[in-house]
Amino acid sequence: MAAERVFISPAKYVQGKNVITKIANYLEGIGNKTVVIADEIVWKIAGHTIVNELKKGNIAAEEVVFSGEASRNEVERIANIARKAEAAIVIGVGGGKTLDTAKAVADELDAYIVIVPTAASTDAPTSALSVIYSDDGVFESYRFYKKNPDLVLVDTKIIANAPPRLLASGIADALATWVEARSVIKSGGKTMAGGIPTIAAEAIAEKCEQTLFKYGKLAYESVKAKVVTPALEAVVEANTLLSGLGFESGGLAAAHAIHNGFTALEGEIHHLTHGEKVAFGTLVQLALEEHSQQEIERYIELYLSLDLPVTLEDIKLKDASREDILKVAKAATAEGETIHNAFNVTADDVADAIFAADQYAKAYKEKHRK
Ligand SMILES: NC(=O)c1ccc[n+]([C@@H]2O[C@H](COP(=O)([O-])OP(=O)(O)OC[C@H]3O[C@@H](n4cnc5c(N)ncnc54)[C@H](O)[C@@H]3O)[C@@H](O)[C@H]2O)c1
Ligand SMILES: [Zn+2]
Repeated sequence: MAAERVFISPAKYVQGKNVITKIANYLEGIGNKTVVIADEIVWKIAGHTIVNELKKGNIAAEEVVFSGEASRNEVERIANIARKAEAAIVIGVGGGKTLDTAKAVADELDAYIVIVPTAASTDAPTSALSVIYSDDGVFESYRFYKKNPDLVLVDTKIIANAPPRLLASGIADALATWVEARSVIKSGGKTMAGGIPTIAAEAIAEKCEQTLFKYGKLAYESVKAKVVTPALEAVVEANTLLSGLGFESGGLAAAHAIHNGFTALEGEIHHLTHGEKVAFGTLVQLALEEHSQQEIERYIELYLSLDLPVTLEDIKLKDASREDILKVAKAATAEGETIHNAFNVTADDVADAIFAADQYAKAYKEKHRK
């Protein structure tokens, strides 16, 4: 029997300037007890505004400070607080780790889930899954849910004022989407939604990449100037909605498996964002595939224009030994990893591709040195 096509998505996605001030309108009739989760920094940036808006709409908010890691312990801690507060609505505000934690808490409570990303740093907002780490930040597992977020509210004014590095990271995460989805489509592999890719997911993932090549750099400059522009709106949608739908229903493959492998290493690499590690992982996937020099350099050029890492040195692994890289490659090819959705490769093949990607980018940098 042919495999089933599966496409999933959030119930509602809203993006624009100052949309968080409308949060109470969107929650009308849904419930009047919420738990709001944000880290210390994000409380100041958006958390308090959201709580004030909820109050105006007669909606109570239990305020929780997220401790920084999307771990099982943190989920349990916050779920207990939310249960005591009898929250019917969980509102996650912040970066990918906060949002992933909020999704897990909502799942524990069977609550309505609102996602408010304060940076376009990942494609976590729309998906029906969380990436769970140990308390020390080592990748543990994907946790899947029965539904996607009920509401995703993306305030582009807030995102325009977030660090440019976070937008660049989101572009890198989104640039992996088409590279990975097309490899899954080609091999007939499975997606995170539990089926084979739909034409819809294919179209969305491809459009995601086109949008990033067209507007990525302009959006990055917009955030440096802290302004909302059509280029920024386009890229925020690509980073968040197109990439989110595209990866989840289009398929993950090598780039994210290699990212997960890198989390197994100790040291400075832990200071890199998810998207930064994914940028290098994407170059590794491209090196595992058959592409022309021109095609690979198209990606390297865009990453460099966004100050993203393209070599092992850039990801703080200049002196990594073959042994270290094999450790990454082994984790990337562990049973159940997404690389198997599209590739029939060994850890040794992946280690070769890591060194190849590094060398391709070094050669490119050398050629373009002024
Ligand atoms: N569930 C999914 O589908 C999915 C998809 C992609 C990534 N992820 C996960 O997302 C996580 C990465 O997320 P991330 O890159 O956003 O990092 P993060 O959540 O670790 O950190 C984001 C940082 O940015 C800060 N921040 C957020 N908004 C800000 C603003 N407006 N101004 C200033 N600072 C701001 C936060 O305080 C925090 O320190 C990883 O754990 C990754 O596995 C999950
Ligand atoms: Zn990602």
